[in-house]
Amino acid sequence: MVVFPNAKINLGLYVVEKRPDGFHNLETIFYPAPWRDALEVVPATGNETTLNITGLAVDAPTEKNLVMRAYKLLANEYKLPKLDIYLHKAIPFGAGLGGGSADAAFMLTMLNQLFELGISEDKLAEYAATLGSDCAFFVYNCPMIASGRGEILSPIKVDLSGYTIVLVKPPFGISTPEAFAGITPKKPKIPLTEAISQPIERWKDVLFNDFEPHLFRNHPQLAAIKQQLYDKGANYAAMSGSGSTIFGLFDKEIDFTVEGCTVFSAKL
Ligand SMILES: C[C@@](CO)(OP(=O)(O)O)[C@H](O)COP(=O)(O)OP(=O)(O)OC[C@H]1O[C@@H](n2ccc(N)nc2=O)[C@H](O)[C@@H]1O
Ligand SMILES: Nc1ncnc2c1ncn2[C@@H]1O[C@H](COP(=O)(O)OP(=O)(O)O)[C@@H](O)[C@H]1O
Repeated sequence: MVVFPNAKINLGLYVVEKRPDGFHNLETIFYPAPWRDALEVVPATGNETTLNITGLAVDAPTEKNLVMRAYKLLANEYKLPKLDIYLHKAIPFGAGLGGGSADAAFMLTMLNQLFELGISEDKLAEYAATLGSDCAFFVYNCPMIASGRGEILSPIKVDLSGYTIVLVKPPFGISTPEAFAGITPKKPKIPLTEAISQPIERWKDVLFNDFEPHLFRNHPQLAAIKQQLYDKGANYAAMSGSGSTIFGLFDKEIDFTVEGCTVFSAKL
């Protein structure tokens, strides 16, 4: 069986407070984006479950790969056969696109379906949340407003169908802990639900990503890319998650390239 885990973007991202467990309470909207990996499982040819990766070289050892961790999480509780897992990695990591979390959530969902485990969607999301803060979102994979660590989710009506999304990944990544290190938590000035209900042209004045100010200071290229997207006519542009990807939303098709960056674009 093969599935195609997709990326996400964040529409607004507020780091509200630091928690005693070291994590931060957030407010954000997760929206699916069509940059995809490919993930396949087949019966194992040997005695052990294996993971074979092509495409981008993931900087995590096999045991720590989120796909393997997802398999082991369910294998600990349900009778699962040994598998050969094939992951073709196309979504950049350290990118704020949640690609690793998407792989893990799609793995949980695929195993549940393939081996008829009968796990409810909400229970799958609970398993996913133990693997990563934004992992539960990918179980539902529809626009969600998120709070807590990012795992408390409610569906929200935001429809960007017909817009062209341009995702620009600079040649460097940003790790999520690095991004949190520069943050002073605070409540959003404009509630997220109020901001998102404005017309998209207003979003640049009401919808913010709290990671942008300090990461743009440390990496001026990020601010430059965002400005280039607006110069090209973006209706809205922002950094996704904790970076380093900058996305633009356009009500027309455009050609966009930046030297040294990987650019992905598609109609939503
Ligand atoms: C903050 C977001 C916003 O979208 O960043 P991106 O990864 O998308 O860029 C995500 O929720 C991230 O989700 P995920 O990448 O799964 O994070 P995790 O592995 O759970 O956490 C990585 C590290 O980030 C910090 N972290 C993460 C989430 C959170 N709510 N508070 C935190 O302080 C912690 O230092 C944690 O050890
Ligand atoms: N299947 C996977 N794909 C991508 N990264 C993975 C995977 N498994 C583990 N990781 C680790 O998770 C880190 C962050 O992954 P990802 O969720 O894609 O990043 P982000 O959302 O911060 O861009 C990577 O740097 C890598 O070390």
